[in-house]
Amino acid sequence: MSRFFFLIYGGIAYLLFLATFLYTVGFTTNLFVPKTISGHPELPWINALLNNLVLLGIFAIQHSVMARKGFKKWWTQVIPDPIERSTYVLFSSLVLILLIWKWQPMGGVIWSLSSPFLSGLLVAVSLLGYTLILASSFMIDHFDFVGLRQVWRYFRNQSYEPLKFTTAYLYKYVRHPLYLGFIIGAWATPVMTTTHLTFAVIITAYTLVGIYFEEKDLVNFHGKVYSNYQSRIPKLIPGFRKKELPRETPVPVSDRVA
Ligand SMILES: C[S@@+](CC[C@H](N)C(=O)[O-])C[C@H]1O[C@@H](n2cnc3c(N)ncnc32)[C@H](O)[C@@H]1O
Repeated sequence: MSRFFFLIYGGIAYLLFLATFLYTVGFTTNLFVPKTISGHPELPWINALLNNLVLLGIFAIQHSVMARKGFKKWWTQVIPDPIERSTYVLFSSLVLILLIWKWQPMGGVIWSLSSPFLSGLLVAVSLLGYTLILASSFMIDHFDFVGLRQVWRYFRNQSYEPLKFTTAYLYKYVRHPLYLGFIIGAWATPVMTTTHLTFAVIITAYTLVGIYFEEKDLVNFHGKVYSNYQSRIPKLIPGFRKKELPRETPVPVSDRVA
């Protein structure tokens, strides 16, 4: 019974994620949806700013806390293992819905392109960023990231197998194509309002901090394989690699003696 219930739960969480993701694309590109990031201001500037910072803070805390190993260890004593990822996906969607719902546009324009061609180009770049997010997720394992692989394997009575490390497709050029997609999607806009800028700056800062912690986990899990990858492949910008000091490489989790 729980197998079937978990599968349905995972499916609902996934559908909600897809709908929220698509709405977010419309929200940030100011296209297709009724509520957009740069609508008409309703609150005094400072109130709107504080409101938006709180919403972005909730988004950042939920994503980073729920993705950490220590939290997962505790959390899986509360909710069953096979639906841990679907629950993360569900909470992430709910937090994003809250952010979009309560977001307060602020007055002020940083740049506004007058050329229809350049405007169209920037919208296309932004949509390309969002496509990059989806495409990169398939290059590792889309269905694992959204929790469907976990509930499906449980349904079929198969135990979970961790994701294999990949350097294929875009991961040959940068270590974080998916996060690069987020940054492109957040910044590429023909009209940069102060409200959009707040969003783009915080999302970029949050992504960079997230990469730092994700890479710590990856080095911890894959050891030398990942630190070699770090030394060969740039983080976010293809062809651009900062000279990094050699790091101490821990023994990978998979090689540790119990
Ligand atoms: C949302 S994905 C983002 C992946 C990557 N940071 C990116 O921006 O393309 C996060 C998950 O991908 C995993 N991951 C990151 N790089 C990976 C790689 N090269 N191969 C396999 N899994 C990876 C992380 O361990 C984490 O569970």
